[in-house]
Formats: sequence, C-alpha cells, structure tokens
Amino acid sequence: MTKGTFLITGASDGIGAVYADRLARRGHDLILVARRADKLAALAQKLEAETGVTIETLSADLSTPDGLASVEARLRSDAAITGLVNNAGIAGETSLVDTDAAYLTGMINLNILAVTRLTAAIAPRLTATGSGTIINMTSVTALMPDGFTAVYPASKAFVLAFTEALQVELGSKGVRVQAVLPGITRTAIWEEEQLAHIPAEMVMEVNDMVDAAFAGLDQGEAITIPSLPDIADLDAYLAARAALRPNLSRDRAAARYTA
Ligand SMILES: NC(=O)C1=CN([C@@H]2O[C@H](COP(=O)(O)OP(=O)(O)OC[C@H]3O[C@@H](n4cnc5c(N)ncnc54)[C@H](OP(=O)(O)O)[C@@H]3O)[C@@H](O)[C@H]2O)C=CC1
Ligand SMILES: N[C@@H](C=O)C(=O)O
Repeated sequence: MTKGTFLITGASDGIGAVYADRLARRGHDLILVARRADKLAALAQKLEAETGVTIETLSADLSTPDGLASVEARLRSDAAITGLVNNAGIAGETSLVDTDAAYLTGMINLNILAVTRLTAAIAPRLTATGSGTIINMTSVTALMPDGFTAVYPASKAFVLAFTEALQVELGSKGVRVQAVLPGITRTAIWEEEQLAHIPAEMVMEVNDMVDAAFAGLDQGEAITIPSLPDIADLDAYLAARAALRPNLSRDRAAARYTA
C-alpha cells in the first residue's frame, strides 16, 4: 500500500535534503522542489537507488509568481500528494536600512507568501480526506526577534502564528500540522565564517536537527524545538500567553490609560 507522496520545498540542500532522505527511507514517494535542477536530480537519483521510492523533481523559484503558481497547481490537483514540507527559506539580510528592498521582497515572497499559498493549495484536499501532514519550518528566531535582524525573524514569527492557527482549523479536520523551530543548524544558509564565530555548543548538525523534528512529529508535537532540553519551558511560555487571553479584548481601556 502506498504511503503517500510528500512535496518538499527547498529540497536541494540543507534541511530540506535531509527531510527528503528521511521521508524516502520511511517509504514515501517524493516531489522535490528548489531552483537548482542539477542538485535535485542528483539527490533524487541517489535516494531512488537507495530506497526504491519514486522521486520527481520540480525546478521552481518560489519567490516568483510563475514558480509559485506551478507548484501550487500541482498541490491542488495531485491526489497522491498527502504531505507538504514548507522548508524553503532564506535569511541573509543585514540591517533594515542596509538591505536592498528587492532582497527583502524576495525573502517575504519565499518565507511568507509561498508558505501561505502552498498550504492553501493543499489544504482543501487534505481536509476533504481528513488526513495528511503539513510541516512548516520556522525558527527559534520567531520567539526572539530582538537582537537578530528585522525581517527574517518576523517572517518566521508569521509562519509560527500561521501554523498555530492552522493546527486549530485543519487539525480539527484530521490534518496533522507541525511547526519546527530549529536553532542554529549547520547548513549553507550560514557562511563558514559566521559559524566559526558561534560557540560550537550552539550549533546543531543538520541530521540531528531533522531526526529530532521527526521524533517530535511522531510524538504528536504541534511545536517542535529540537534543541530545547525541557518541554516544560515551552509549555510555560504557552501557558503564560494563554493567561493573557481573557483580557486581550474588553469593552474598556485598562485603568492605567484612563486615570
Ligand atoms: N540553518 C539554520 O540555522 C536554520 C534554518 N532555518 C530554516 O530552515 C529552512 C531551510 O534552511 P537551510 O536548509 O538551513 O538553508 P539552505 O540554504 O541550506 O537551503 C535552502 C533551500 O531552499 C531553497 N531555496 C532558496 N531560495 C529558493 C527559492 N527562491 N525558490 C525555491 N527554493 C529556494 C534552496 O535551493 P535552491 O538554491 O536550489 O533554490 C535550498 O534547497 C529555511 O526556511 C530556514 O529559514 C530555521 C532555523 C535555523
Ligand atoms: N536561519 C537562521 C538564521 O539565519 C536561524 O533561523 O537561526
């Protein structure tokens, strides 16, 4: 019996390439998406030979309207696709004032718009069958935007909020939705020079990160932070946020604003 096909964005390198490896070894057919067709083809050939699953590659620039539309169309129409890993993303900005506006637009298109539209493209089919999996790659910077750069952490905070909302909307209809928040992970998103200046105990190897994310998925976690030693810390954070909820919308301003 088929285990269903996963479409993975940003599968030509780094975290996405390891997801491809792990999902192939779990018996899933794959559709690998990224811009570099040669890298996708080489990975597909290797994994097909090693695992026997069927792997297709789609070369697309997800920061462009045409590239995004081509992958969206596939997600809408291909009933074999039962899983989506929204992984493609870029960082690389410097300060807001020094970063080219076109670069920031590309980052927002890829990190936010593509994640939104690809999820919206697959969601109707998954909710109709009451099954399937969506994995969204966010970042620990979603929880600590201060002290990093401005747009990248904000894009990842979007993905986290988007995913948490979908856990209610799609989760109630049988779709599994996971947010993965890696810390610093050794991939080409970082220059070697940058990693050399970060304490080694803060840098996770990419295989370890993805294996932990799968363990979180298998344990039914909605939010997986591979490096967080004590899950009670995340629970406390979420509980503190939930405690605000009853007072976040009221018919009168707080007394400190009206005295
Ligand atoms: N590494 C880290 O420390 C962390 C990473 N993350 C997130 O993990 C995800 C993967 O990052 P990582 O593996 O580290 O980065 P890499 O740079 O190693 O890989 C990025 C992948 O995205 C693809 N990609 C980039 N731009 C586009 C585009 N315009 N259209 C389609 N595909 C594109 C790249 O392929 P190609 O160039 O062939 O298009 C590549 O496959 C990102 O969302 C990142 O924000 C989160 C937290 C920490
Ligand atoms: N991708 C990393 C930053 O560039 C991160 O999310 O920590």
